[in-house]
Amino acid sequence: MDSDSDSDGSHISATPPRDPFPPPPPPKQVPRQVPPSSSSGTKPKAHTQRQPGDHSEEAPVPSSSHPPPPPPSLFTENLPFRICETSNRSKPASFSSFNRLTRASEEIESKSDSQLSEVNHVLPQLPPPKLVRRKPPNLITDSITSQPVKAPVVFRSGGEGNFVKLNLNGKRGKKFPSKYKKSASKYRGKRYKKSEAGGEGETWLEEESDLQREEDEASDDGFISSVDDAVLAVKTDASDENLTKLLSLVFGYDSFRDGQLQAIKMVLAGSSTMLVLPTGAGKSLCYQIPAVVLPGITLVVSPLVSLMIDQLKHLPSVVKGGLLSSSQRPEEATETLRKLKEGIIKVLFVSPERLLNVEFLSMFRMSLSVSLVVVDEAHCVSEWSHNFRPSYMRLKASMLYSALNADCILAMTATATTMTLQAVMSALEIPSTNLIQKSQLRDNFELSVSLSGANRLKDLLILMESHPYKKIRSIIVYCKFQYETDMISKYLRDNNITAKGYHSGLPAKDRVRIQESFCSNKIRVVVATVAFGMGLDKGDVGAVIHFSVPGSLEEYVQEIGRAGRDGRLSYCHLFYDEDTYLKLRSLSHSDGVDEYAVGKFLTHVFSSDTKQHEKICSIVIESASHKFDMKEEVMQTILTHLELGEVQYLRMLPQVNVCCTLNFHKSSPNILAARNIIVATILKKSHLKQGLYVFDIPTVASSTGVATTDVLAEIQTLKMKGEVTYETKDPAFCYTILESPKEISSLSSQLTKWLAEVESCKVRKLDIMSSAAVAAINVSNTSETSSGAKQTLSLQSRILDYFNGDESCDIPSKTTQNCSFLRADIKVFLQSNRQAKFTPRAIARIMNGVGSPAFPNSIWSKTHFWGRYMSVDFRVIMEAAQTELMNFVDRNAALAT
Ligand SMILES: Nc1ncnc2c1ncn2[C@@H]1O[C@H](COP(=O)(O)OP(=O)(O)OP(=O)(O)O)[C@@H](O)[C@H]1O
Repeated sequence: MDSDSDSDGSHISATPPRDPFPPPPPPKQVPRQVPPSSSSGTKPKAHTQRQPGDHSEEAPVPSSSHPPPPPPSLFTENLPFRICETSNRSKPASFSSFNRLTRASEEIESKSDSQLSEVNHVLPQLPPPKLVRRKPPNLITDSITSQPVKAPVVFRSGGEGNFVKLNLNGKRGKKFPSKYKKSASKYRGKRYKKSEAGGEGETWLEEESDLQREEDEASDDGFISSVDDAVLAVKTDASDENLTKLLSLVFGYDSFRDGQLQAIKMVLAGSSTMLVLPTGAGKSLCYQIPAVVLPGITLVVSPLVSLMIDQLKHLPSVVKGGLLSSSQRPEEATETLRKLKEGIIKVLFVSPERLLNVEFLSMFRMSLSVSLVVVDEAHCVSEWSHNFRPSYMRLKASMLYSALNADCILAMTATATTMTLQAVMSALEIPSTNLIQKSQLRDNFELSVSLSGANRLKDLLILMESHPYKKIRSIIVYCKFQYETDMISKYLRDNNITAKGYHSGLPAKDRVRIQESFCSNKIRVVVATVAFGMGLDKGDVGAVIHFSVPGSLEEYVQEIGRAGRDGRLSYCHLFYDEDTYLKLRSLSHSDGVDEYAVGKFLTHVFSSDTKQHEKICSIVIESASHKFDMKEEVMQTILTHLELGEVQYLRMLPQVNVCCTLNFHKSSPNILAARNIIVATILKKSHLKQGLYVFDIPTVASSTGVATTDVLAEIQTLKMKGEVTYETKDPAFCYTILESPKEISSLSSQLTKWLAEVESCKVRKLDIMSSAAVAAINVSNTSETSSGAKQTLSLQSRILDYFNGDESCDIPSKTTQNCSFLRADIKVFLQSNRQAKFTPRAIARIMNGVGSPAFPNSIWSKTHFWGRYMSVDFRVIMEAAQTELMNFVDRNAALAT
């Protein structure tokens, strides 16, 4: 089965929040040993296996070694953000429901702060405004300061933005071509169901909708022919006028936003295009309109299942969409494939992993025509982005054109530096002339930063209780670690603010519920890790607060991009604290690997007997991760590189659980084997354990000459017939070797060099983010005038310079470059942990307080050296560790002789 990359998104970032961080133990006051003479470091017990990328047991910064500077309380005197009062809001006079809503909203605004929690409960009950045809703001400008922004609206009532969004085609959801009528009524059905639980406003919407249904159906035919005519007109002449007419008919928007028309025209002309527009600028429309016009399928490659679902929901009714993901039931996938073959589905959302599936690809090659491949979040293609995903490496132009017969590629992103863009465009073979790039930052943010420290929670509360935040209805608070989401949301609730924590560790249904409650304004604040927000198109999020410094300016821009999507002025505040910066910097090294480990891993990868043609090899992820002290993502990156690098050493196959235990129930195994070759091979290749047959799926598949998925499908069929029951375990990377490298050592050195560059790039991104935050703080400290405006300008210019300039410039690190007792401490550490086999990197990680698969924090955080040198540069510790390890080996050798 394909492994789609996500169900939550928290792990797509290369930065720590993808990983759960349970509450760390309270910081121990460890007295500094000067000079070190002995160590009482706990000897490691048997290693426990960590989940890949799991930072869940990271210890806090040892406060005794590096006490944080006392944070100046910016909030007491000089607020770091501009206080902006509400301006008049427009109130359409003629709609009674809207008037009610506005009145209620006014009531809310007149309530005292202490009544706010009550208010939060009242708000969701309000009816939404009556539908008005949307006159969308065209938010995006080339220059971020070139247009005045609309005044903010506080306690935005009724969630107007989201409400309008539900009206799919600008015809108030009422004009559906007859062939789409079924889906349209299905859509209405869904809304009705929701309305039963959703309160007065929702019911009102349905009544309104019901009243208009007859009229709608009567005018459907007219609508279809109008759309058909408009499509035909665009096919004949993709002029501004014809495209705007189509836009208006299908989406109900009067005009295109900056960059949209240009992108659509390029795509319609068959020119592969790189589109860089800010968050919320309307990138989706740039493939949705072509999907209406182009004859073949539009295939959208998206990194997260949640994102796909969201985009599917937002397709206009005239474009039928579908998605294929590993989280679907087989029947659902079969149904989608059927609709695809019958030409019903025009837009198909898939994960990049899907492009591993031979069957899927052959279906495209044989019978389906792909007019457009859309690479959403295209920065994931580049290892120089903040969100590099190995599976995106698969998206090479050569592959998309040859395997999918694609006519044209549209790559879209909101956050890409020049270096990232170059990498993406080169991989997708998009000519430099086909780049459409607008400012990567909207102009409706007021950005502020303050220095914070031990009192960050208090600072957050003070911020939320001050203008303008206290009247903002929808707020997202971003933090880095899962445990923080619970802690902060509880703290806010204790202070009468309706808040919920959200992170990837929550069950999917809870996450959906929280997002829905937030979108329907039942929750005022969501406290989330990076897992929250991608694809979230809630127009009226008025503020985004960063409880901790983000891992990069890209991450910062993505996250603040959840605010102000309705075009109104929105507030984004960042609490900067040095301890978190240092911790994140240490964690940036958790993906790093040594040449020695890469060499060992490569030897393992190519250890199989390659004489057997098309032999399916597998590497069990958990045990390999422990054995090579490498995170799953790193192993996957290396394997993908072996497949897609200059030489194709191997072909990756879908990940499966490789160990299967089978129990026969009805027919005797031999009788089944006589008529089923897969069963016959299973009997041959398995060993019996307590009457059950245990076998390795890739071995059976290779011996039978079929795919691993075929073996799984066969035993699933037998299970349906009541013949067997089975269990599988040990998720593994599967591949076939095409060519063994001549020299493992030169290949591993080349790969390690590349991975080291990726690691440094990640660290540099954090340093750049941190330095932008500190610069903004300094600007406000030196300025007499409005610090909010100064900070906004400072951050804006840093962000734009970063995206448009040379990101490789050197940023001074805030870490210490030397430390007198480091080597002495490492020596003591080695002496007291003689039984363990360390690499310099493993020692540096422990001294920096970062766990790894072979040195999990559950065990190693008990040593009192854990995290002691967090403020010292990782490379400096590695070098010291290297020297001490060599001394240690020499001493031992001398003792032995
Ligand atoms: N021309 C337009 N006029 C008015 N509204 C528009 C226009 N184009 C798109 N929108 C609306 O803008 C909102 C944001 O669009 P969309 O989700 O495509 O943004 P995006 O660029 O993909 O953002 P992100 O990168 O954050 O996902 C949607 O509600 C969409 O309907």
